[in-house]
Amino acid sequence: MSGYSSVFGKGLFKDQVILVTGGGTGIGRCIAHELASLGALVIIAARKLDQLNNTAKEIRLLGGRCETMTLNIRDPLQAQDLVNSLVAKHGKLTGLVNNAGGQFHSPASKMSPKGFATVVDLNLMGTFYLCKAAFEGYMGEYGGSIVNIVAECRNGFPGMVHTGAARAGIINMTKTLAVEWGPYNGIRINCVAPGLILSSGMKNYPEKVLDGFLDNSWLNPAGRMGTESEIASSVVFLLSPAASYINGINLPVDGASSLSKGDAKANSAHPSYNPAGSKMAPYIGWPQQGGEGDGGRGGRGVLKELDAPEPMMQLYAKYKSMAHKL
Ligand SMILES: CCCCCCC/C=C/C(=O)SCCNC(=O)CCNC(=O)[C@H](O)C(C)(C)COP(=O)(O)OP(=O)(O)OC[C@H]1O[C@@H](n2cnc3c(N)ncnc32)[C@H](O)[C@@H]1OP(=O)(O)O
Ligand SMILES: NC(=O)C1=CN([C@@H]2O[C@H](COP(=O)(O)OP(=O)(O)OC[C@H]3O[C@@H](n4cnc5c(N)ncnc54)[C@H](OP(=O)(O)O)[C@@H]3O)[C@@H](O)[C@H]2O)C=CC1
Repeated sequence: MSGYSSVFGKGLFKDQVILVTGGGTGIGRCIAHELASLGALVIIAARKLDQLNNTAKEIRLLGGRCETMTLNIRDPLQAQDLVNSLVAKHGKLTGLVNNAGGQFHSPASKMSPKGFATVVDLNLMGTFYLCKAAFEGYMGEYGGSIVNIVAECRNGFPGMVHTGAARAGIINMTKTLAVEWGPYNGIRINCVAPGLILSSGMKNYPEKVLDGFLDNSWLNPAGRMGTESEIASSVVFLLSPAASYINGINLPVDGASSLSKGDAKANSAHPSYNPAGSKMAPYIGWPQQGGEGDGGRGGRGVLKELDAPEPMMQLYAKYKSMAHKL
């Protein structure tokens, strides 16, 4: 059992086999750690085997169970083959987390049709292929739970029109599948919509875009970005029996950025307004290790908690110093 400190009880997923796409890096890696810490056999799948193997090794060193498989979610046959072979090997697939995905930053006016289609293909089609493969390969007969990671896109997605359209498509597809597949032995399918999260995914963006993320993060009513652990814990909840009557929802995990009108000073007339940001501590589940000194960078032989651009590492060190300790 992995040393990751989940807010949920150990053994919660001890009989479960859960597939996490994109589980070698960032949010997916954190989800894999947390599920393994709760007893699941976690299968992580993506294109780059070296990243997957590193994460699987970390999980095993912490006492968890993790296997790796290569997968390009844009290929429906690969999705089918992967599900069929893991069910043949382990006898079941009780959970699926569609986390793999991404996009690039571009104004809509400069985006080529191919660029738009590529991101829709990756996120919307890729998620559909995996859902369908899981349904046909196991869950249609035996039930199961699916969580689709989307992105906070309630008010559109300026700068990323392709991903906004794709994620909105996933949210709607999720509602349909909840209704169509609920009767098949109680399949549940839900979405988690992250706001801006300190994750390895940030390495994909040019400095100018990152500066925009950093400059605007204070506008979030939480006064900060989110942590990978805060997404992982939401996914765990939705996969767990604690959410057994929740089906077809989209759960924003964004510090209320999707509700905000972008005016963080709107409440500043109140004497308790704190311009330095919320005093509420973030949740970080990584095991206590080697003191707090390196801010999660993985120095001195301890596990690297986050692999993000330096300004985000500095923010993470700050969050870590105020985080809930479990
Ligand atoms: C408060 C709201 C908060 C939300 C904030 C959201 C922050 C989000 C963070 C994250 O999601 S972190 C996860 C980050 N990881 C990624 O995003 C990685 C994603 N990138 C990829 O996987 C790939 O780059 C891709 C986008 C899938 C494209 O890969 P592919 O190899 O299939 O494409 P190409 O053949 O290279 O290109 C196809 C097409 O797309 C155009 N294009 C690709 N990259 C860019 C770019 N950076 N800028 C502009 N256009 C791009 C490319 O030009 C091709 O079109 P044509 O030029 O041929 O017409
Ligand atoms: N960080 C943030 O602020 C936010 C993130 N999200 C979403 O959360 C998810 C995780 O993001 P994050 O951890 O930050 O970023 P990462 O870039 O670290 O994770 C993306 C993962 O997806 C995998 N992946 C990408 N394309 C494919 C493919 N075609 N087939 C299989 N796997 C693929 C990558 O692995 P590999 O390259 O090996 O295939 C990688 O492990 C993404 O869907 C992202 O868009 C949403 C909102 C905000």
